[in-house]
Amino acid sequence: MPNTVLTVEDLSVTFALHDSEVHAVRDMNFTLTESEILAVVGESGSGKSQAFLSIMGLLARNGRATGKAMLGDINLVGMNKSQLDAYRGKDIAMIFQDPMTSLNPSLRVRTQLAEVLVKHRGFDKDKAIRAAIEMLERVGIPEPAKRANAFPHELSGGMRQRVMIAMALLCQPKILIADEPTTALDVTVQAQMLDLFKSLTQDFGTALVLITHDLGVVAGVADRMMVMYGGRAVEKGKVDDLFYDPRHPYTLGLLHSTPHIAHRAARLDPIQGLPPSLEHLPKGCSFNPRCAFRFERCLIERPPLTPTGEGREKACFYEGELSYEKVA
Ligand SMILES: Nc1ncnc2c1ncn2[C@@H]1O[C@H](COP(=O)(O)OP(=O)(O)OP(=O)(O)O)[C@@H](O)[C@H]1O
Repeated sequence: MPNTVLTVEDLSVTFALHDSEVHAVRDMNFTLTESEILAVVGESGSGKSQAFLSIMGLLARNGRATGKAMLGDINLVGMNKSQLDAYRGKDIAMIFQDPMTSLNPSLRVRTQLAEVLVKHRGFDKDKAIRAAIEMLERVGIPEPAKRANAFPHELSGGMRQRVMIAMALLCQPKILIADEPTTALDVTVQAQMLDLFKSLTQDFGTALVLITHDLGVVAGVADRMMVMYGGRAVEKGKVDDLFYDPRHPYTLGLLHSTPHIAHRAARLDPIQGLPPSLEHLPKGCSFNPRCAFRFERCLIERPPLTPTGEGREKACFYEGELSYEKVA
């Protein structure tokens, strides 16, 4: 059995507004094991980023998280900044769509990478620079010693992304959270980055959370998938199971609206309607206004996330066959 590296229990995130509050994430539960890739998917505003920012202690000032994110027997939720500093970077790291959020534009690549090793792993400067160059090579940067001398703006977008990944991996974190890491890259570089993630998780044992709105990114890369809608997980399971036999109408809709994956359907069909405002979620199932399979109960009751066998879970009352034809 692979080791569990993170256990998240009943994680909720709330933001205080002027005279009300918004529940961005509700009751999230999952575990992550060594070398595993978990994809967290859903449209914009579904709570994907805030869930993981809360685990990293990076919520905006008006945000508050409750629940647990257990790293071994340590709960990261509710820790203050100085307590979290002992784990951030070292055990759990997060990278973003824009590498410049992690890189310092005025320092050479090798200086900032080496700094991480000096600070977190106590390396002396020479050893740190050698290790930094090795890591640049490991993440597929050609002529790493030369590139290490560059400033971030002298590198291409894909190259900067690799530097950011190298920086995150230098401390050999148990968990890497990547928030839309390939969204800004062209398709070829995107595919290279996803291959890189896959081989790095195998080689280092790092568990990866891949946050994305694009199911095309998930195919062939992630092991498991959690589909988010209106701040809640609505379907969970192995990627292959969810792709070939989606059991929540929203998952079906996402698959149906993704180029290359929608090949099983007659045509590409976006999901009708818009994602809900978290401040005014519909009564009953949050997805009901957009759902082709809804029936009366869905307008009144919210379906709980329920196991459906083979390690799968869904939050939907509909038990009939879900077909593309019915949606199209
Ligand atoms: N500081 C804040 N104050 C109030 N509400 C916020 C704040 N930050 C985020 N939210 C709310 O949390 C919701 C979920 O945001 P989140 O960033 O997790 O969405 P997402 O699924 O990652 O989408 P995207 O891909 O667009 O980032 C937002 O739609 C917004 O309603």
